[in-house]
Amino acid sequence: MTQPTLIDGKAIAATVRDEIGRRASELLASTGKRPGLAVVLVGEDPASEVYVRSKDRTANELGFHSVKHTLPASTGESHLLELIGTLNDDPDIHGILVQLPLPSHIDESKVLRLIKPEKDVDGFHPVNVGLLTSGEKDHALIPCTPHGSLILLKRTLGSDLSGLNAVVVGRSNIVGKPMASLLLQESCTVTVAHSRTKDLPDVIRAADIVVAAVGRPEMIRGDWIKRGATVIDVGINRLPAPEKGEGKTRLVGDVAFRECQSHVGAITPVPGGVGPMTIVMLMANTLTAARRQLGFPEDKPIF
Ligand SMILES: NC(=O)C1=CN([C@@H]2O[C@H](COP(=O)(O)OP(=O)(O)OC[C@H]3O[C@@H](n4cnc5c(N)ncnc54)[C@H](OP(=O)(O)O)[C@@H]3O)[C@@H](O)[C@H]2O)C=CC1
Ligand SMILES: Nc1nc(=O)c2c([nH]1)NC[C@@H]1CN(c3ccc(C(=O)N[C@@H](CCC(=O)O)C(=O)O)cc3)C=[N+]21
Ligand SMILES: [Mg+2]
Repeated sequence: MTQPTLIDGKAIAATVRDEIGRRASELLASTGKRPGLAVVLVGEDPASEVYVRSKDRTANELGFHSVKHTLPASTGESHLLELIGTLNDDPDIHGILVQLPLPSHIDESKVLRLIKPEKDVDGFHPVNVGLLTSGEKDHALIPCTPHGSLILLKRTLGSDLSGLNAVVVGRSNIVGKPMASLLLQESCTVTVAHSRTKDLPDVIRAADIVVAAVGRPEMIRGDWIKRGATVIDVGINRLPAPEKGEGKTRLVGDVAFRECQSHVGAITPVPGGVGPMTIVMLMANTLTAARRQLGFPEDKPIF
């Protein structure tokens, strides 16, 4: 029995981050400008605060200009829209990220549509979604988590994924749908599964590549996965871990990791898999956005 390849997202993210750092220094040398990122957090979701802190820290490490706007959960929609307008007009801000989910009294899609597409470093604006799905992804900003997941797949399997059967479990706008678009563009045969999918285990058994983005702890079992398949576990689920002490928690993915050990080809751990890639791809998008706004409009995304 051979051990599967552990896809080390943390290590791969570090190499991507180094490359971003080099390119950001070049940009600074030639224009005197640093990429600028604004992160907007509405309300006090502890999980969101972890990610926002991590984004802020990575941006600072890379020498980016980084600002964080933390607004109370009671913030009115018009106030948030006003802030987006200000950030849209700020020449030092090249990327805007509004942390999701937003409180229910705010219309998420209205907020995302107001962000200038060229500053939309999450890739959620309809213009970026359209560019990605119509095969013009070199002109788009691509959602960070699926893009990071694709890089992990290519580092593991090589750059040619054509003809592979890929099953994406989950169809959200943040992960599942853009992941499916990216894999289709790599000429995979793509199946998107969701809560109404019949016979999910059998659908997954046909997959050479499984991308799990469900949000249900360890829902995908080891015996659903074909021998030798590559598994990208996007899920981040925080479970109580009383064995670590009172009030402690641990993170698990959407895939039963241990059950996969005996037969999968390669698998991402949680934590240390997709999560760190999401953060660096946000920095990559911010750099791409800055380069375009500072007069390198023909530039392709750097990753
Ligand atoms: N590592 C990272 O950087 C990131 C991690 N995440 C994590 O990824 C996971 C998914 O996030 P997100 O896409 O936002 O989640 P959503 O809740 O928006 O979407 C979940 C999807 O899973 C589907 N689903 C739910 N239950 C089942 C089921 N029993 N069988 C099959 N499909 C099911 C839903 O189907 P339906 O559409 O029919 O309801 C839906 O399409 C979460 O754990 C989240 O924390 C998210 C973003 C970034
Ligand atoms: N507008 C918007 N864009 C997002 O990209 C976005 C969002 N809203 N809302 C929430 C989700 C979730 N998300 C994660 C980012 C990093 C880790 C990450 O770094 N995870 C570490 C562990 C971190 C920990 O210990 O909690 C890891 O997996 O190793 C996880 C999840 C981005 N999201
Ligand atoms: Mg969601």
